[in-house]
Amino acid sequence: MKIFSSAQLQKADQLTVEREPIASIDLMERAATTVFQEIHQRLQGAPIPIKIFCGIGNNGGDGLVIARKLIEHGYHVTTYIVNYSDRRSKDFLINYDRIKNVTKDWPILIKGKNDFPTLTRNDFIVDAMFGLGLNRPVSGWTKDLIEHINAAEAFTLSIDIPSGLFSDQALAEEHAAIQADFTLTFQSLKTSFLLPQSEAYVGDFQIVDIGLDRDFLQTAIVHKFFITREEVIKRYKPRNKFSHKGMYGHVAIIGGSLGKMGSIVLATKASLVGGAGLATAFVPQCGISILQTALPEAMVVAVASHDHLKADQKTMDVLSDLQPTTVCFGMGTGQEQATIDTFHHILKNTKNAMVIDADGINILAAYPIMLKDIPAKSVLTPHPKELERLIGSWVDDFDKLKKTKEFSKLHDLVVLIKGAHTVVVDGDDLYFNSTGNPGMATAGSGDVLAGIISSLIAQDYISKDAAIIAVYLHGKAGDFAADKVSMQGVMASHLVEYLGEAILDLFKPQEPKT
Ligand SMILES: NC(=O)C1=CN([C@@H]2O[C@H](COP(=O)(O)OP(=O)(O)OC[C@H]3O[C@@H](n4cnc5c(N)ncnc54)[C@H](OP(=O)(O)O)[C@@H]3O)[C@@H](O)[C@H]2O)[C@@H](O)CC1
Ligand SMILES: Nc1ncnc2c1ncn2[C@@H]1O[C@H](COP(=O)(O)OP(=O)(O)O)[C@@H](O)[C@H]1O
Ligand SMILES: [K+]
Repeated sequence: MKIFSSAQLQKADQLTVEREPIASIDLMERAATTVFQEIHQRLQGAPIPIKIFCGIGNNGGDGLVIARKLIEHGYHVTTYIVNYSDRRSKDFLINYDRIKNVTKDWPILIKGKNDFPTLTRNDFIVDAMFGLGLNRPVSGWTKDLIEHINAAEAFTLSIDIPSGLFSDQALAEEHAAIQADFTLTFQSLKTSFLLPQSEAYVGDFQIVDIGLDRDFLQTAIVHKFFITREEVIKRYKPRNKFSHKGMYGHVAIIGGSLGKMGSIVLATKASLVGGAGLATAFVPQCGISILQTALPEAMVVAVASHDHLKADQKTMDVLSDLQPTTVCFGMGTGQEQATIDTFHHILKNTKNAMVIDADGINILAAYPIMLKDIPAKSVLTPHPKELERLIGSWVDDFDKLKKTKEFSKLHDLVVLIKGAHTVVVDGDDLYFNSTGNPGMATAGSGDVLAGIISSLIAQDYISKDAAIIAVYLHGKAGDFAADKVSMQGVMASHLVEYLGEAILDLFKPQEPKT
């Protein structure tokens, strides 16, 4: 699913008005009515106090339409105009007038701190102060009002975007934005919703289709996408009836050290459950019986040393004779000099795209000279700390995206930014995951992901697609697991256990939205 910038959405608004054609006041009525219907469906006429804060631009205009519709349907509504400027928009003014038709209670004007209403936890607040027209951080008494609303801890619904938050740039910590519990956003997700720095503001969100110009939405070029089920299905390759295991690739998983062999068990198992035809684990000698006992389906090769990875020529010859379709390196290896040398040797002798995880990434960060030896389009799977070691620190989330893109382009690699809404970065293109939950913040969960990505590359998916499908299925497995065992109860093994269910779910009929 495409993620549009605020400039593109403004353009789409304008083209819709011209091409449909529809008067902008009618488009506002249509958009805000859709929001009203969502609210009405949830509240079902409940007699709770609803307080709507409207700005003086078109976001405020939406707020006035919603207020009018709620009043018409018998809700207990108080409408406030947050008069941060006298430059009221045309469509705001029309709706300011129209609300007179349904109530004798004229909206209450807020012009400063003395006008702030008392709010309680029991209020239902609708935030329609600023939308995509926000062009600088909110300051003065308007900022105080935002803080006043947040302090009430009432359920807060934001229209289009929590007021004060930007769509395409970061908000500094000292600035204020509405801490919404829920956001109903028009037509497209806003990038900032998916970034950790917005966590306090966004809450849950839902996109409402307001019928903006289809042609524009389909043809506009974007570089940001949301990885939904449809994005995965369109990339998925079904199996052929007469296929055999030789057609589904051979993954070589190389890693582990004394006390960290579980990481290899998880990654290797995930690669097989993800559909690879064959998997061979290359581990230090201490790992042989662990692997063979835990995972009879995998082949195991022991390297020369006992405790950590130190490959001799013989092991390297075994690796090249096996001709694995893809090599995955790094989980649980540690950073002994012999391991670094082994890794460098592997990089220089591998041509196909690899998957590099955990200590593999730490070694690259410590020895950037090795970056030039990584096969093109290999996938790097850092968590935020590993990413920082690799690309340096960033000023904010948008800067992090920019720096990761530059790194990805410079080295011709696919780079993940793992976390909630894991981002798959392929040059200029960013794919944000839609699945997963905080239950997955648990030991070994990244090892499982690296195994699934390797498995898909081995099955002939291009690296970018392998990463996109893998993060979605990994997150979905985490969601199924959390449903069964609670978020706290999720362990990395569950992600392997529920991976099959995640794959099956791709093709199950989905329940219609209520
Ligand atoms: N167009 C359409 O067809 C549709 C549009 N829709 C809706 O329109 C919304 C966008 O509306 P919008 O462009 O009027 O901007 P909006 O966010 O209401 O506020 C802009 C005002 O704020 C001001 N201002 C900015 N920053 C400020 C600050 N820090 N502190 C103080 N003031 C500040 C700025 O004035 P300035 O001072 O910069 O001159 C201006 O007066 C969009 O999010 C969606 O909800 C839907 O109805 C669908 C159809
Ligand atoms: N809050 C969260 N929401 C969704 N997914 C998460 C969350 N926290 C972690 N994850 C996922 O769990 C995995 C953790 O990876 P990583 O930190 O490398 O784990 P480990 O090193 O223990 O294997 C990543 O795929 C990440 O996206
Ligand atoms: K808003």
